[in-house]
Amino acid sequence: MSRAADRLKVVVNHLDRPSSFVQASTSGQNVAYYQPQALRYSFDNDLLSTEQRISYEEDGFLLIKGLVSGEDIDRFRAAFERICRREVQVPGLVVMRDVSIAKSEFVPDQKAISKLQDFQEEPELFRYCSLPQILNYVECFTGPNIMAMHTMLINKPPDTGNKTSRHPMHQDLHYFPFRPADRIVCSWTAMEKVNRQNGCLVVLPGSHHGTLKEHDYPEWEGGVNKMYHGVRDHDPNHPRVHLEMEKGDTVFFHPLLIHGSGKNQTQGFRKAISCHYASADCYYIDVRGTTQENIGQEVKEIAARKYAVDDVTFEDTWAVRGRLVQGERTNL
Ligand SMILES: CCCC(=O)SCCNC(=O)CCNC(=O)[C@H](O)C(C)(C)COP(=O)(O)OP(=O)(O)OC[C@H]1O[C@@H](n2cnc3c(N)ncnc32)[C@H](O)[C@@H]1OP(=O)(O)O
Ligand SMILES: Nc1ncnc2c1ncn2[C@@H]1O[C@H](COP(=O)(O)OP(=O)(O)OP(=O)(O)O)[C@@H](O)[C@H]1O
Ligand SMILES: O=C(O)CCC(=O)C(=O)O
Ligand SMILES: [Fe+2]
Ligand SMILES: [Mg+2]
Repeated sequence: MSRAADRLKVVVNHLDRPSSFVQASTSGQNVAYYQPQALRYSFDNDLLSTEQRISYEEDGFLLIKGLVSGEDIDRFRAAFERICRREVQVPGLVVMRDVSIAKSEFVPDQKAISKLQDFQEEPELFRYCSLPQILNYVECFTGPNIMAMHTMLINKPPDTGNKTSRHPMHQDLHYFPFRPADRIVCSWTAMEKVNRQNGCLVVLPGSHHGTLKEHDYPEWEGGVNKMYHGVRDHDPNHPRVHLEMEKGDTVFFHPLLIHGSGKNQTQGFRKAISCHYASADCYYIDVRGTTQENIGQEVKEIAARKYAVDDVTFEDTWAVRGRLVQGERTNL
């Protein structure tokens, strides 16, 4: 064994808790990295307790109660309502209506919107992605160079009876042509109480240990929303956990975690705000010939229409939306 490796062993042995990332230094110079197999999903940076790191490792998600203030949530809600009332025009914003009402003519506007995507040009909503208390957690998973890659405000409508308000079980990595998966994390914040009644998140703990599965439109009789692909087959006996949350509670989860949400059986619009972060050191992959080819093709077609151009790559659609929120934009 080399002397550097010997030194590392000593450093590691002296730690009083497990560490996934030990940087050994000899007269200020980095000599090596050591990442024991035991904890590969998070970095040790004094914020997460060992219990929290192990729980993310085992389950693929970590729920932090009360992370975002009620005041901030109210401001996000107000910004959402301004968009619904069409008081502001936001470049790049995607406004999605539930498939069950998308083709009907008489819908009151505020209630017609089921999801906003790509709000990176709306300063008030994008403030969510830069909240210091969120970034502190995100850094545990991505490291210090952080890109906000994908933003959403989900306004899950009361189910119209055909169950289209459900979000099929899926892995978010299906949508992302960048890697490595372990350096990507979603933060999802409840904007009000969410429970099984109004369609909270449902997760399969530990499913992030698997690989990316094949996704496609589920065969639902009542219809499925555009791009709501679901995992083709997942073990129906895998334990499911319904994540019931209070306003401001935030869950961080791994992009391979299988999750979805049930129908909204209340009359209210269940609201959540979320951002997918990735290390700026991640790299793009070519999805041709992989299970992601189908979504890549769909995204390119929509983007070509949206930007009225004929040649957009899947990678381009991500590179133009990504925004640096901490550190340096090294690669993505
Ligand atoms: C980690 C990430 C996980 C995810 O992101 S999962 C969700 C992914 N979803 C998305 O990326 C959002 C996709 N949605 C969109 O891009 C837009 O909402 C969409 C579907 C293109 C509609 O754009 P609009 O500008 O509203 O266009 P439009 O009103 O003229 O409609 C165009 C055609 O699309 C249809 N449509 C609208 N909303 C839909 C829906 N929810 N599901 C299915 N089809 C829908 C609409 O009926 C219309 O069809 P047609 O051309 O009249 O036959
Ligand atoms: N019949 C189904 N086929 C495929 N996926 C389903 C089906 N029912 C529910 N799901 C998915 O499972 C996840 C959670 O479902 P859950 O059972 O919590 O919701 P629900 O069936 O709408 O409501 P509930 O069972 O609470 O009455 C969601 O991702 C949902 O889309
Ligand atoms: O808020 C929800 O219902 C889940 C949304 C989700 O998982 C997604 O859009 O990727
Ligand atoms: Fe998702
Ligand atoms: Mg059910």
